[in-house]
Amino acid sequence: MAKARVTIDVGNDGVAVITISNPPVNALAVPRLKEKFDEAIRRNDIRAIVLTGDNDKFSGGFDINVFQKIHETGDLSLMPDVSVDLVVNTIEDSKKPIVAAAQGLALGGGLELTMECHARIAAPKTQLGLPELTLGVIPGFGGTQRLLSKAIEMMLLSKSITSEEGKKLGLIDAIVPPEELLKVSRQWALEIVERRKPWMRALHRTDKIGSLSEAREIIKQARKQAKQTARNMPQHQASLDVIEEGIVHGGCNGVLKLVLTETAKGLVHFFFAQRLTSKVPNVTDLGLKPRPIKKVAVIGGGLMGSGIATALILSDRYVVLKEINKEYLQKGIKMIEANIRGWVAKGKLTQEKAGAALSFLKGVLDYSEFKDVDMAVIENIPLKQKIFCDIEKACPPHCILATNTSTIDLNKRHTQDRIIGAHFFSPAHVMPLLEIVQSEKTSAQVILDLMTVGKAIKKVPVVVRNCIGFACTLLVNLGVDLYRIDRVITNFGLPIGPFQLQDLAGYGVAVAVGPIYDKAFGGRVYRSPLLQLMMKNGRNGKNNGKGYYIYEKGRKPKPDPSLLPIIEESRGLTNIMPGGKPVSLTNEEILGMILFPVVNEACLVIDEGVVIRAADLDIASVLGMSFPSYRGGIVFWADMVGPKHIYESLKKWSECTCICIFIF
Ligand SMILES: C[C@H](O)CC(=O)SCCNC(=O)CCNC(=O)[C@H](O)C(C)(C)COP(=O)(O)OP(=O)(O)OC[C@H]1O[C@@H](n2cnc3c(N)ncnc32)[C@H](O)[C@@H]1OP(=O)(O)O
Repeated sequence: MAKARVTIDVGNDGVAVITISNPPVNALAVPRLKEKFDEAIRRNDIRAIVLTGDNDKFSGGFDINVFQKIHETGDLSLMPDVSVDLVVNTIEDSKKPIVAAAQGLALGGGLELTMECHARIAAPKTQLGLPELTLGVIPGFGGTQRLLSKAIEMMLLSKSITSEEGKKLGLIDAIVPPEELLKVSRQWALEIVERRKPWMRALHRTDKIGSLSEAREIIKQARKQAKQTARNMPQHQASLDVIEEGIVHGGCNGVLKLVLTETAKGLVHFFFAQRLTSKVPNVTDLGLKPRPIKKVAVIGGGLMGSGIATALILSDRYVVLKEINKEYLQKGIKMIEANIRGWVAKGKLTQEKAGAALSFLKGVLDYSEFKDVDMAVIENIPLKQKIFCDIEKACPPHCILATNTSTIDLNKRHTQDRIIGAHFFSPAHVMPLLEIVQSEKTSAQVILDLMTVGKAIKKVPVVVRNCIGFACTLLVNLGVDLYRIDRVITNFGLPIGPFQLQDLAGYGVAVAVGPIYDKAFGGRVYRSPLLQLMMKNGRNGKNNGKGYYIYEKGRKPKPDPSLLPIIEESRGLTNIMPGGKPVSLTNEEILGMILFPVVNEACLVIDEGVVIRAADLDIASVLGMSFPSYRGGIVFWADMVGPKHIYESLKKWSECTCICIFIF
């Protein structure tokens, strides 16, 4: 890594400024960090030290590329020369005071480095965080023991705080404007030398948590919570072990012992796959500049349209919401207001920001407001073809025409280069995935513009070619208990099983997309009568409290024993149980029968060039299907399971059941 370097610059005041420089985020695979500290501590002309980062950033933490290399080679000796022994003992126990001057970001090992210093000065809005768990590892520089009880929350939730919040918590000593950061930090360091400011060694502070029993209680609660929320993630419990060890026995015991786990492999892959989505050949490599998208028309104020409008106004875009009559318009606006109120209730938005967001919204019944919009998004509504003709006339020539659907064929319907698919996932203001569906004619500029606006509204845009959506799977007609299927899937790490998901979505969606999937997947689709039977029996999922589960207010969904006759009828009609008897399957086989067909479809999608790269499907599966990120995404997981095993299993099952994909 030739570009990584550490410099030392000694001023007339006797303060040495050590600068970490490793673009783009000053990651900590920097050679000679310890040597520079040793030099500064040894030299007689140096009285104090300031540690900072180049290019307005302190550090994004340990170099994640190194984790990736270790995963590829299995060689742990690739870990560079930045370790607890080198950094902690050198910095924290230094005979000369060391002050961290942080701006931009101080994440992971970067934040931990600042904690080892004897004081911390930060620029406003510096991002402080311990995101290690999102990579399957734990903080490794002993920072957890230094970060008071706040560390537990920051670590387990991988939630960043600003330097302003850090100041309130006592993590930051002073906040100063960026242009004064170095000046104040040098001064501070000298004042420590002159005993005019305290010389604090964070590890030896006693005020970081209350009594030992209080600390143990905090950790106990955190363990309980992590057990529920992060069942398959060993790094959560491991990070708590490390904190406990540090608090109870003192010192620091943070080591990167989890680097080689499957979880870390999946999460590191996910990290890079997510960054790769912003590199689209023939789009992002052409030197184009994104155009500003300030005003957007949303046509259709249903569930999707109102969700999209919410996401846009929350990111300060003017939205013109168009409906066909007053009643529908009112409904749409009410939904948007409810979305915003929901965010306020959850503490994600202040009242003030909610008011500001709503001021960006205007409801309309005609096209007169469309003359200066930069983008028009059409919800999945009837008469789309006619609406396209209307808005082509009403919108200015530069306006992007986007349609939110997975089922419209852009190639067949339109040829203009400014038409594009913007496939949001419901609820659109919450779900992070934005599939950008390009047609053969969509221009690179339009794709880039939509990618940029997608990022601005906090989505992860993934560019795909024109294709029709995925299906879920079902094994019930073969005799498998449907609640067991849901359990297998949730134990694997998806938030809910396929049946509970159907209950939540309502059965209308599944019925509506059935024929579209039939057409798209041809012989690979299996149609079960179960859903129709459910509806015939007055069940419509969570909506009417009766689905595969029983829904009662304030209670967890309960399995419904009265479902059995419906299931029996469905099994009777399909008659696919071998010898009329339920099949006997292990949980692993159930999982495979549900997920391997999805892997199969993923391979076809890659083969047909619908996605640019396999890793994009990993991102889409995690952000759109809620596939667990710690398994790296559907394709990465399949590679771990082994293509041979998947192929042989699919072959065996298709020979005995003729089933590839189940649709219900
Ligand atoms: C011992 C320690 O306790 C262990 C650790 O420190 S583990 C590392 C902990 N740090 C992290 O998890 C930070 C991860 N990074 C991030 O969250 C975000 O990248 C960020 C907030 C720093 C910047 O976000 P953003 O401005 O949106 O830019 P983003 O596109 O994500 O990243 C910019 C580039 O920096 C790279 N990058 C970011 N953090 C990196 C890191 N820690 N190591 C190596 N590369 C990193 C990205 O891969 C990307 O590279 P690319 O341009 O070649 O694709």
